[in-house]
Amino acid sequence: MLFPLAIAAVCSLVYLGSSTLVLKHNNSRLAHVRDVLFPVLEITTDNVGALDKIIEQLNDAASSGEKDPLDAAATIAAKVRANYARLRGIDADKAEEFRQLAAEFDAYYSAAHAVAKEMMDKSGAPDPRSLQAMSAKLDTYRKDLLSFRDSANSRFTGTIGDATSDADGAVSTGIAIGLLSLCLTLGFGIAIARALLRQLRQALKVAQTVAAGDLTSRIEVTSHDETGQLLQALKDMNDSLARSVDEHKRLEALLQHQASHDTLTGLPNRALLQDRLKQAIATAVRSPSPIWIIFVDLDRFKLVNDSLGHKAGDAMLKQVAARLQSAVREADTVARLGGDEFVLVLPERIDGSGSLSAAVVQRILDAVAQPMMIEGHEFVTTCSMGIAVHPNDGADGETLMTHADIAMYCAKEVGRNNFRFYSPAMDARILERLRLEGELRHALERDEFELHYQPQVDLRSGRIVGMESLIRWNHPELGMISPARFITLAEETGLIVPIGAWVIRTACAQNQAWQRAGLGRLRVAVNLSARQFAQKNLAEFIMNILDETGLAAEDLEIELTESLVMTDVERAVGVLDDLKRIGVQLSIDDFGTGYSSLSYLKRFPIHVLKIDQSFVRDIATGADDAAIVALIISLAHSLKLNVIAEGVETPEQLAYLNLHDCDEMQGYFFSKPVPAEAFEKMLRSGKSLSSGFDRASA
Ligand SMILES: Nc1nc2c(ncn2[C@@H]2O[C@H](COP(=O)(O)O[C@H]3[C@@H](O)[C@H](n4cnc5c(=O)[nH]c(N)nc54)O[C@@H]3COP(=O)(O)O)[C@@H](O)[C@H]2O)c(=O)[nH]1
Repeated sequence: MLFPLAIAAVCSLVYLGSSTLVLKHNNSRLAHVRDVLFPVLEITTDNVGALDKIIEQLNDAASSGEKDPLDAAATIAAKVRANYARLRGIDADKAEEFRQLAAEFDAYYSAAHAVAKEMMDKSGAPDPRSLQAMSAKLDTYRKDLLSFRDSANSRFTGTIGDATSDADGAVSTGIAIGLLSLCLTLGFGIAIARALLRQLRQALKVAQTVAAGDLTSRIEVTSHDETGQLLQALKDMNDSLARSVDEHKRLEALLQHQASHDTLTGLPNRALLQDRLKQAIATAVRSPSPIWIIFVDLDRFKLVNDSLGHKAGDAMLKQVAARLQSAVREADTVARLGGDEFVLVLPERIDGSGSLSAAVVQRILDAVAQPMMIEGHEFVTTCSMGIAVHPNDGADGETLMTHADIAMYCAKEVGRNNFRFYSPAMDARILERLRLEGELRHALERDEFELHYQPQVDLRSGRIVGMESLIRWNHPELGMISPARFITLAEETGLIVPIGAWVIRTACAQNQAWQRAGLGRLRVAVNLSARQFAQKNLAEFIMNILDETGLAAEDLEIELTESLVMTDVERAVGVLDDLKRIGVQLSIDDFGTGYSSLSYLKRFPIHVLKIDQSFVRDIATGADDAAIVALIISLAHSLKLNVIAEGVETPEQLAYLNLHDCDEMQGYFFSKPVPAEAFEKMLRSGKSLSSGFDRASA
């Protein structure tokens, strides 16, 4: 922008400089004209006039003889002399070129002066011939003087002409320089203006593109002037806008992901699940094929969360999420509803490949049940699953989810690590469950619970050495309700803690009462639920009950299921150590159904191993179960554990257990669980195995 102005300024300076020089030069010339040439011309002209007069007077005198030519000559000679003096007075420096002329004039004057003097020196009348001769001589001088004047005149004119033409030249040069600078200024100005316009247009285009929301344009900054700075600012603005738009998009995508995904596991959340389910149903309607909706709920997860803390609980949920995903196909949906609830949507492929079957569900169960490491500890968790199948179990997502949920509850009721397909009959069970849940909350305060006792008999002596206390709910309308129907509910609602405390207190008090009544030393076993096991200061709590009831610690046996202790082995070992320290007996219930590896048994400070009734049931007929039972007995003995066989119903089963040196038995063969009064009678009657069974004869 400043460039054309700079050029114009330089041109003007050049023009001013050169004009000043020309003017200065002309000034000195004109001064020369004024000071030298003009006086010379004036003097010369004056002298020529004087000579003309002398010549005229001489000629008059020669022709008439009346006038005195000398007087005239003298007068005129005086004038010539004065002019000569003037001429010589001209500054010699300034009139260098006139020196010669002055010298010549000097010579003419001398000649004229000599003639006049010669004439004045003569006396008498002038000789006309000499006067004429003198006149002729002077005429010659006059002519010379005229030529001198012409020469001076031509110099005068030449100098004035030179000055004029130089001044004209200066004006022309000025005009030329002016025009040139104008052209240059205009040229550069136009070029710069065009470049400026081009850049401004680019800036405008970019601004319009940016305004239209497109931030991808490439802005090239080629200069550092104002437009360059404008473009750079635009580029910076564009880049910054692009960055903030990118950031905005990233945050938007994140928000969208967060809105549709579970933050902990990264799985789709309920909203996305509903969407996927809707899509799957729409596809299935077009090309009929079943969809399985599987409701998954972790068994005893609340216990893990409560006892180990939310960090461990979260770690477990993440691992379960990953396992569920790896157990199904990529096209299937695995979503988390919240807490420990997951939902799987498995559409059957139209091509028939990977058709859905119970084996698929079993694979998911197995995947979840694999041991997992959390914070350096090994855990085992299982899940219960309910399955609803589209279109049979519902036409829309909501109904299918509700039915899968109901089926899941039923799976939990029949035992954990299990699955159930939905059937309409389940609805009634769920209603009953809801009713029971409401009433269970008041059962304790209404004193509706009672304990039944099932004898545990020593196989060597045949005598009752202990009993397992088993809770019953004496419902005012429904009658006696089995714990199988409400223990899970009590666990899920947390009511198991106060109910379990009542069981321990009642069992200890009863045992102590029988012992005080002289019915002999007895051991009473109580089942401990997962929630109770997770209670802080469990050992202290039990110790207080023992103090309260006065029962010796070794007369109380705490039964823990295998899956309960295997959920968190490290913690279980710690709690069992505490319990052992206070002196109570510890037994592993349902042994063989869970995940106990034999090596774990060594780590648990237990006293008793209870063989699950599912093995005992078939020992007389099934070779495998018989072998397992024999192995468990042998193993337990090698670990110095007492072995109790549960669910003994037949003499054959009893015979087999005797044969393999089992320590104690419990089962309908000897007695079902009975109320306290009936059990007391049994004790008082001295009922024993030997009265109906001879070990030696088995
Ligand atoms: N946390 C608590 N759990 C408890 C408590 N009381 C009972 N339970 C658990 O409920 C489950 C069902 O118990 P129940 O209906 O009492 O069944 C027990 C016995 O009646 C039954 N049994 C005993 N002998 C036989 C037999 O010969 N055959 C046969 N079919 N069943 C028999 O077994 C159940 C005892 O099982 P276990 O506890 O594993 O020894 C049950 O899981 C109870 O544990 C409680 O107070 N707290």
